[in-house]
Amino acid sequence: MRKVIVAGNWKMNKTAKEAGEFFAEFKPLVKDVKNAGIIIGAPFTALETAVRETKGTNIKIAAENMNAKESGAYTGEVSPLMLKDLGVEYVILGHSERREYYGETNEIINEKVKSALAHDLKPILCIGEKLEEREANTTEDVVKSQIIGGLKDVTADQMANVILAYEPVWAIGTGKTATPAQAQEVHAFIRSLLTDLFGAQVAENVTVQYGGSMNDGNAAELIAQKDIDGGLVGGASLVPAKFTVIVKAGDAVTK
Ligand SMILES: O=C[C@H](O)COP(=O)(O)O
Repeated sequence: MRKVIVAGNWKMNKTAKEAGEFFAEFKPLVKDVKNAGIIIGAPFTALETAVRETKGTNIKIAAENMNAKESGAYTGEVSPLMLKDLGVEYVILGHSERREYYGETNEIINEKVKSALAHDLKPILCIGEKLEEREANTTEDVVKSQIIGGLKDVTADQMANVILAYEPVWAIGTGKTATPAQAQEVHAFIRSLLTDLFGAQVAENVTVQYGGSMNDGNAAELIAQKDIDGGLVGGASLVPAKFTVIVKAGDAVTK
């Protein structure tokens, strides 16, 4: 059995004050959620507030990025030690916006994944093809190289602490969701690749989220697919009521 996890990714949104307001509204809405995991990815400046406001609740907090190094002359960067010190449990790595705008390669992302695991932070590793790659029928090749590259030297045991998020880049922030069948097809491919890499038992237990214009209207149908184990939600995670509908869609499903 694997866990359905619904994660929000606020991206570069919400001040610490706005984060506090979000949690004041969101916590009572999801307090009865038992089965689904709930994670909020918040910007660095809101992490301290997010951790404080969710202490003792069923909500976990993720950073949206980190440097692989522990400390040093890396102006503007944030290390795994700093995130651990704040009480952060998860870190989103390899998001397509990091790959696209900040030049993150599979090698860089792999260093971050290994560092996160070494520091007891759980990575949410994002993968997904661009529109031109889908149109060129290279979706599986792209996803395969992102998984093999991103998870290089990660052990089968460590995979218990890794979440994957399949996010077709053409569906992110565009309102264009992959159809449940399109998404399931890639998720099934990811599961078979994980079986090849880590064995059937590990592959069966890894949470593989879908991301890309998931919202309160389409989440239930997406998460109902056999290999879609929750979501990584951008825009719709900014609004407590909308995000709650998605969390509850995940909570209603057992995998
Ligand atoms: O990490 C989240 C994804 O980029 C999806 O964003 P979106 O839900 O706004 O399309």
